[in-house]
Amino acid sequence: MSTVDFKMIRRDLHQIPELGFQEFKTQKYLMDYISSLPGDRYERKQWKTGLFVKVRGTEPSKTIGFRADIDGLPITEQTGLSFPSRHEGRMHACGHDFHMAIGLGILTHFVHHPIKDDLLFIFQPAEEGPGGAEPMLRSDEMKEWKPDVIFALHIAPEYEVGAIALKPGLLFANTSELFLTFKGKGGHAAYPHQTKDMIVAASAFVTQMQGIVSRNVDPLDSAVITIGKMEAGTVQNIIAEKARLEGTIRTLSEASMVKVKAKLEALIKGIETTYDCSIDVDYGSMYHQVYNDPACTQDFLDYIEESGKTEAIICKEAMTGEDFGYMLKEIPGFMFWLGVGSPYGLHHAKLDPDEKAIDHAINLMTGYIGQL
Ligand SMILES: CC(=O)N[C@@H](CCC[C@H](N)C(=O)O)C(=O)O
Repeated sequence: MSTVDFKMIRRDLHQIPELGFQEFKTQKYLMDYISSLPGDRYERKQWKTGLFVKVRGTEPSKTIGFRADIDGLPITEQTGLSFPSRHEGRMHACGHDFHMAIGLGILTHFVHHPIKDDLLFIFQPAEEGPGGAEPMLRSDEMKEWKPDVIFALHIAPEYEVGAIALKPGLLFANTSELFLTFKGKGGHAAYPHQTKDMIVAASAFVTQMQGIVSRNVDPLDSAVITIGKMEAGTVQNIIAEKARLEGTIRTLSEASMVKVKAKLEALIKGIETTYDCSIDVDYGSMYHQVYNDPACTQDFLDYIEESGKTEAIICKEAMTGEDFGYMLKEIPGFMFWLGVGSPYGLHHAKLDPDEKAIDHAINLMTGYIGQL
């Protein structure tokens, strides 16, 4: 019987957030914890900074998968918690510390109470970027241990603690990162006519870009283009010869992603001509939409209703992205939102999810998986 406090594990992990494919301390923490469990019940394989852990069943006829993402974000924490991030400028502001603690809780339960089937726990790096799910899916380790069904969860600050929200079919959007580099001709602030000002060009791009979604995408088929970072110039009296924009594109349909990119490229050509500059575009990493298998999702909803353990909300699609979508493209399963009741949302420096959700999710998922 496990007496581990998974809230404390979450707190340990909360203090060591690392960016995608740099999760060395996180991986070591996970491995050290797993090594403390009876070694005859599981096998473990390292994959880059992630981990596959197979918990052996008693008479396996299938493998049930659970995926937890493990990376943090480049955010300076402002929660005021007594266990803040010890890594400057890094924070678990998307709940991956919760996801890992819950994954370890489920794993621990089944190491102590094996079921008939095998279980595969996937601790996946780089969900926030550049994406670990797709290469993990293609890895030899995954080929050897590929699950027949797979589940994942994501914390949801907007739902009350313990609520479960999901829907069959499309849950999260298609995503593409967007990196733009503007190059012109810098010069003296007093002689603008002799320069090609990249602050003006980049600003025009950001302003005109706002019309792409509103005038090209069917309002019932949502899309979002967000520029999250703008960088240009050196000092107040020099006209900038370079500007850089970093953003992301989100679309519910794949067709809209193609259309939005075509319109962005047309706008780029126009800005290049108007402002006499060159613009390099790089789409970075792209994630496939999260599409919940309807039959698996219904089975989970039925379980929730019959167990009376919690409330299940049928939610709308969200414009968030998740590279777990690649796993669901090849393996039936689902992702769901886990309510953690925080006034601050995902990717916010003050995000402070309610830790009661941890034991609740472990209890729910061990119960569900145990009866499959
Ligand atoms: C759940 C969540 O917040 N996921 C991230 C995924 C980011 C993908 C990529 N870096 C991008 O920005 O396009 C999200 O921001 O939705």
